[in-house]
Amino acid sequence: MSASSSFSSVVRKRFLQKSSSLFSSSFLTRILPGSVKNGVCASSFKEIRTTTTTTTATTIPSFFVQRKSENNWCRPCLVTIENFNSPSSSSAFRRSYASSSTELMTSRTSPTESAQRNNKEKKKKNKKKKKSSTTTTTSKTKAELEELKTLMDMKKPGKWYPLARTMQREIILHVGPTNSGKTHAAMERLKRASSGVYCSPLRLLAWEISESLNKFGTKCDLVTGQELKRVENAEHIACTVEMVDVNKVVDCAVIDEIHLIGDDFRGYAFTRALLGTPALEVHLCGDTSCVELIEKICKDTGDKLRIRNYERLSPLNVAEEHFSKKRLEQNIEKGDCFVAFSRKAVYALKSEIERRVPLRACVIYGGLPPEARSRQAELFNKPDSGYDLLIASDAIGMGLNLNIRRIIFNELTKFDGVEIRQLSSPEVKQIAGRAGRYKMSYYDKGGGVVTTTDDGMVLDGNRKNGDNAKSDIIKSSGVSGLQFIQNQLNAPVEALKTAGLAPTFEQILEYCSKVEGATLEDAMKALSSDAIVPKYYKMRKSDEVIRLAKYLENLGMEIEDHYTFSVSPTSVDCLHSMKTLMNFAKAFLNEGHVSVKLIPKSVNKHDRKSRADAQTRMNQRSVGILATLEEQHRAYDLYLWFARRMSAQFPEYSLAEALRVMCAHSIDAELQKLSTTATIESNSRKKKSEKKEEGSSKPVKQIEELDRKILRSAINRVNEERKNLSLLSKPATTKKATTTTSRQH
Ligand SMILES: Nc1ncnc2c1ncn2[C@@H]1O[C@H](COP(=O)(O)OP(=O)(O)OP(=O)(O)O)[C@@H](O)[C@H]1O
Repeated sequence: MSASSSFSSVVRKRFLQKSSSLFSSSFLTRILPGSVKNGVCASSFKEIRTTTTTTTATTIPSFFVQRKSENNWCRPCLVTIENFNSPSSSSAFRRSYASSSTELMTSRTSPTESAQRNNKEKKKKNKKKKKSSTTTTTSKTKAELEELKTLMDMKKPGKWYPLARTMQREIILHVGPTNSGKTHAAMERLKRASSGVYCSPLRLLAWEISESLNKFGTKCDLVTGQELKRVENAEHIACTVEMVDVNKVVDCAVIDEIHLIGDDFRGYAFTRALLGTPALEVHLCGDTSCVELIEKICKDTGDKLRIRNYERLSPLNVAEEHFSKKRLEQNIEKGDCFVAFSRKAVYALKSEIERRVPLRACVIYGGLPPEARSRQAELFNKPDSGYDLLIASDAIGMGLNLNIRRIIFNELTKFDGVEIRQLSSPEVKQIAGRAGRYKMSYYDKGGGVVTTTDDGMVLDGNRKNGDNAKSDIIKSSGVSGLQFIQNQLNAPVEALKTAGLAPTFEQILEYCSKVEGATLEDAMKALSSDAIVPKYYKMRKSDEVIRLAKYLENLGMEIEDHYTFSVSPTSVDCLHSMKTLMNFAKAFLNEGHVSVKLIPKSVNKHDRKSRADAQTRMNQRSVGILATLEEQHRAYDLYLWFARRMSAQFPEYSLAEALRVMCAHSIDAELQKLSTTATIESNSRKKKSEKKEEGSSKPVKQIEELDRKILRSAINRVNEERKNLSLLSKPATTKKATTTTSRQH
């Protein structure tokens, strides 16, 4: 069988089902000058045909695919099989195709069928496992080893993604420090393009961009792991970087915070977006650390690269004196943002500050849902909201436009999941850079200021182990907190050495089929450690995925489902998250459909026997409630994530969405309460007028009213979902299948 016909059999079916890339004939002529033969892309072309396309260098077999969409035939789509012909990367196309489709894997069977099939598979697998545990990978033949070697060969990522490779792309790299206008420049271009995609490192940022593009009049869809919001006739998409469609051709793409390409965990998604986005113009925004790496990658792909350098738009000064917490009452000013690196520290600071001064503080930290973060940012930015301070973790370093005058580092070290370490230079630059944002209140009043509290320098004998270590680092460095900040801001940018890559599901499948008895965990470990990649690439750190794969292994899922569950956004260190995942997995296997009701209740872990004063106990209780709400919110998010991929098995999408909205509003209300109680106390101590108290409880009432409205709409949705569920309990009906599928696409 020739390469092209084997390719055809593999891909034909999948393309008919899924291809959504649309080309016009004029577009094809533009991307492949003089190469489109005999009018292949004429509008009358109505089926898949194998043909030959001549590029400037070689003759390569390719496909023109056309798909019927509602009443009209779509324009044809071109796929080359250059990589398919190369023995060293026999599945290069499938790999690149899969890398888009695995982001949104859909189930192909009805829930009942799936449950039955899963049970059978489970038994079969357990039998197979027992057998194969004796025949280990040591008994591999030479041919098998050769095949494995081929699978591990990922020496040419620059040749993957055939669709992008057929295009003459222009890459424009916008580099500069924070607040230098690089994203603004790229967005100006995107707004005016006839079609485009914005790839965001954060969901929050994707929401903001889709909202601002729609407001501007450029219709824009929103696509994240959990959401899909279609706008009629939209030609633009704002998505999280993991969700970018490498099969959809657009005129212009923007990949924000491209320096994250070097991140050990998420870097692979940026690499995929960079290599695979089929756009004529690709704008990359980031700091100067990634210039050399991008140059190397573009050399491999053959894309034209232009670099544009930017300077900071407003000054950023290090204060002459540190911020003395002892004299907090005298030193604090509106527009101050205190930075701490744990949820606990953020709330402790908020409580302390609100007790001592009659000002209220917003909070922003990683665990806070994006909706709540966005509302906290809005409250802080609004001049008359009653919130003038911000207490935040490094979650403010990216995305949010905040009206900060002064950044005050309360800590200069952070726990990074492994150890307590000093803040790195890029971290200090990214966080400090938030002060004095261009075109906001303080940029023309001397710009931004950065300082530290005295905590950064003083060694406190009463501190616990971790805290002592924290002080020791600073002490041993022999510099004061302010000097440390100045040094980190002045430090030259360190060039990124490697870009992330991740094994795709197709490769994992291939590994499991080649190595008898290999589990998902084995495949991921082997592919992460043994894959051969160019020296400026690295395989993604998959520790969490591997841990989840291991955790779920004994359930005996089909490998495809096992993979989907393992890559789900489950926090392995959170008991509630793990329990939720296990409940979902068991119901998925045994019932074939999963209900939101399976999300376990969160337990409020606040210390009821605390001997603190009444006020502190009240605050502790609120912080405890917030923690449980955050857990619940993450669980609804997880449900939505699955519902986007397996809509038939996770049918309660709208219910989960309504509950998530309610939960986010409850978080807002609890945050308001937390501020209100602290402010009331602070006010009464300072004998302030009662007027302020009334004002402060008003937003709480508004939010409660909003919650009631959402609750009512949620009840309506529940009733609707129940109707759907009763349909589900009958033998698989076509009606169900159509409703769920239409929601996905
Ligand atoms: N030419 C401009 N006209 C109006 N506003 C601008 C202009 N350039 C930048 N801004 C505004 O300045 C702020 C910073 O710009 P932008 O977000 O593009 O910077 P950046 O370099 O991408 O920063 P960061 O990496 O910190 O996000 C934004 O609020 C942006 O809207």
